[in-house]
Amino acid sequence: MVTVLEPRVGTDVVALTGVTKVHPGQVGVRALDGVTVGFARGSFTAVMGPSGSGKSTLLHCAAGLDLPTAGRVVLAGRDIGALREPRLTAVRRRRVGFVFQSFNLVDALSVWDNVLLPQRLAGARPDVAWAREVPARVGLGDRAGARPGELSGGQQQRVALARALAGRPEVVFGDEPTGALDLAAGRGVLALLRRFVDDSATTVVMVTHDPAAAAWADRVVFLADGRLAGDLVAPTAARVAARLAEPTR
Ligand SMILES: Nc1ncnc2c1ncn2[C@@H]1O[C@H](COP(=O)(O)OP(=O)(O)OP(=O)(O)O)[C@@H](O)[C@H]1O
Repeated sequence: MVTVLEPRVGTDVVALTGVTKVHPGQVGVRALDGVTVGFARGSFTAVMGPSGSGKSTLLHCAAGLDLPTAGRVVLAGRDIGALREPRLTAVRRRRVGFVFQSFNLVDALSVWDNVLLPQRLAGARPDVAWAREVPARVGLGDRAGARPGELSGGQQQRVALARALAGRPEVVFGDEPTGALDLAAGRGVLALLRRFVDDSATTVVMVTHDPAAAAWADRVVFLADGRLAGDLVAPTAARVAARLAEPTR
């Protein structure tokens, strides 16, 4: 079933309108080609599609890590194409959390210092009470003094999750956040993302190749050749897998 993908002003935390991206040095290749999609507050969306279909590019443009060649991105109420540095970085640091496949933790710092790092970089006064609570909420309450290298992959991704959530972001972007984890650890991370969406109305947008991971989302958005190729609401792993197996229209 293809549902409406149009951004809804006011309810969408992230809205892309007609976004096209041509990467430098890739003249003639549209990594994204006129993409219009919105992500509602308190929703969990999985982004799927074949390799090279533009998933990471979509995530980077939506998060203000990269600027579109054409089109408009509104992130947390701000038209980010109209922002200049350092305002753009400030919006990203204060409103957005990131979780990557490779954790991207600073090994010389403790769990606690990793969790607080983005806010310190942003020059924000950390909400220490909340920042203390987040490691407990992700099941790391007793490991705050540990170094990332002393933790399992699943635990490291929980640190990355705590770091992403410590600043109370409006939206968390995940680029294959369970891609490097075993099944059980991946499930734990997905359950936490789901809980933050349900309990705190955090918005999550997650790129994944895994139908079972996508089934934790409220909606799956499919990309093909840089264009939207439909979506699936209330996905199950079986329906997602069946959809991926269909020939691209
Ligand atoms: N920084 C970059 N510079 C040049 N070309 C890029 C860059 N990033 C992506 N591309 C190109 O843009 C297109 C889309 O890439 P993108 O990484 O967004 O796809 P993807 O769906 O995330 O792929 P994958 O599943 O393999 O990670 C590809 O043709 C890719 O080669």
